[in-house]
Amino acid sequence: MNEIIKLNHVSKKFNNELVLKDINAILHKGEILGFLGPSGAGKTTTIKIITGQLHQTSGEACIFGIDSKNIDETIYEQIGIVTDMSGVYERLTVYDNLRYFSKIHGVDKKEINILLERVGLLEHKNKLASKLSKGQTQRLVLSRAILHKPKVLFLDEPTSGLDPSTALKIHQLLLELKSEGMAIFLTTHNMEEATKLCDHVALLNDGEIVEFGTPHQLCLKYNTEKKYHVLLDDKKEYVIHQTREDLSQLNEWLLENRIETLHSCEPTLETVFLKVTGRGLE
Ligand SMILES: Nc1ncnc2c1ncn2[C@@H]1O[C@H](COP(=O)(O)OP(=O)(O)OP(=O)(O)O)[C@@H](O)[C@H]1O
Repeated sequence: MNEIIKLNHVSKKFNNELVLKDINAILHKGEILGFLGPSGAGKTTTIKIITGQLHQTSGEACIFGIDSKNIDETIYEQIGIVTDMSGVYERLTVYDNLRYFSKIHGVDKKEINILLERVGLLEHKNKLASKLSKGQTQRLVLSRAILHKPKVLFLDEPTSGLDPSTALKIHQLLLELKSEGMAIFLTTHNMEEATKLCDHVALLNDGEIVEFGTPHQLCLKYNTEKKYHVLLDDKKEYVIHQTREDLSQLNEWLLENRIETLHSCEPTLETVFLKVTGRGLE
């Protein structure tokens, strides 16, 4: 079955406050779906509804074709969840943390070293979890969530607060997992991360999906100005707008072979979010 998650007109109220408004989204096998939005937009609430930890006020949320309100704990064999750094036993080593979960999930212990190698923690396997850095802990939490090879992985801000090189390692791993067929539901504030990883993104603002599409589609949709950035052979830089004057200047430079680099300046996902909502992400 290709459809892993389906949200159909999902709304959620907490004490009469509507925090999710008519949410629709689908996640297929081998795809990464990003829910992007500022703090309080409703990202974690959405994960909790899909995984049956909370119930929606109206609408329907399904996982593997089953209504999330009706799932039981057997579903946890097929899903992995990383919502924070919890769930690590600080007094156990890295290896023993995973050994513990391998027993629960009936995973062959040979898989542990393979996974540790993959996430770059093999050299730290005998370290106590309490002695790990933040990035290493994050990778241990992620390892625990994928040890049993779930069909879908929920990631709430997987790289927040990590240094760029650890974040890059996590990105590479997520893209590998996707290419192996895992579906990934990702929440993030980080628009660059979303652009790089996600097949589709939902821009969430105050509990509402204000835009949905591929990152590329959304950037093109809001590329209203159609500007170009030009670097000339004398190292001078110019921004070319869609005016007759600018375009004929560009044409002249092209004919004179004076252009060193030429880039279109379509907006980033961050600029799109700003345009759509009138607010930033932090
Ligand atoms: N158990 C709860 N009771 C009452 N209100 C809640 C509860 N859980 C979340 N909320 C409210 O619902 C809204 C959405 O919260 P949610 O945690 O889903 O946001 P988020 O997008 O995940 O934010 P962050 O990026 O900070 O994690 C917020 O206004 C929050 O205060």
